[in-house]
Amino acid sequence: MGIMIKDLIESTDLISLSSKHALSAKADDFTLLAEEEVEQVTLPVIDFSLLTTGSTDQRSKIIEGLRTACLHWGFFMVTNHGVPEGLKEELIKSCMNFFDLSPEEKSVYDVENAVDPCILDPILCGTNFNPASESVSFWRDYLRVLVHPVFHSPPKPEGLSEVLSEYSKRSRDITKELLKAIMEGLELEEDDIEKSLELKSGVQKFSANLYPPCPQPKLAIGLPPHADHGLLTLLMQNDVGGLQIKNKGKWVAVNAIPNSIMVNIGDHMEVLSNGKYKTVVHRAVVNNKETRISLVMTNGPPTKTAIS
Ligand SMILES: O=C(O)CCC(=O)C(=O)O
Ligand SMILES: [Fe+2]
Repeated sequence: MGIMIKDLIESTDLISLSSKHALSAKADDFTLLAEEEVEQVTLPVIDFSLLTTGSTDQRSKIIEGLRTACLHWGFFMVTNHGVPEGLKEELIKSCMNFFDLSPEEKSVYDVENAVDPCILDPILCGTNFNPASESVSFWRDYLRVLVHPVFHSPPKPEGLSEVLSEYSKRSRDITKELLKAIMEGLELEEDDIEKSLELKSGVQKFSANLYPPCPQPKLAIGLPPHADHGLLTLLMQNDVGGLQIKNKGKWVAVNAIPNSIMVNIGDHMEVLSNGKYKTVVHRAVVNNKETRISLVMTNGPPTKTAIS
């Protein structure tokens, strides 16, 4: 089993990062965080309830809001989405309980034993931390689960499967409504809308990302810069910030409204919109005080290979 950061912290008295965890000038992909001033921004806010139960006029305004948000940010915050706060809290608690399982229990899903981490293994856990490697590693443990079209879940901890299944359903419905509205804003043909909405058989992957407190947060990164595959990604977090996005060439830190869902455009949506809406590069930074957890649901088109 690769040692997960959480287990490492609990077994040692970690005060400073080893050269393996510290970002160094050798890692040319990354700007040294210590030298960066990152501005806090509030993303455009989309009131989801107006899409589904608002008047025609209200709905049009939200569609226009989505259009502007997708054009200028590729990221927005969804409020009044109907996911009960209690469900989110339960899911956070269950995921925390998963990370609290013993290394032996987690090793069943260890990414290092995976046949093909991209396709074949429906449940994986791991970390970016690699003590054997000379290269830079990152401050994140994760659990990744394929939840649609076939639902999977680790049987332990108790309760995870139920809340994950419930959130998977709800987030699929939200994604569908958002996609419909985004497509309407793009004035796409009915046919294209139908195709993109094939969420019935679409691939939905859930990730829980755990970012334990890091003794030297400026010398580490939680999750390196990347863009998401798929159409739309939905992200909820505990109340600890850390998400940063690249907007007009500059990194900005996202100031989340509590209980909102952050949504971003993925690569597939960029293709579907003929390049009008761009996929967005983002990353997660860490802090030295509090554990952060993010719950991420990616929603992609159907792929035959992933269904097996
Ligand atoms: O934890 C975050 O804020 C970002 C997570 C993320 O980008 C991902 O899992 O793809
Ligand atoms: Fe991401």
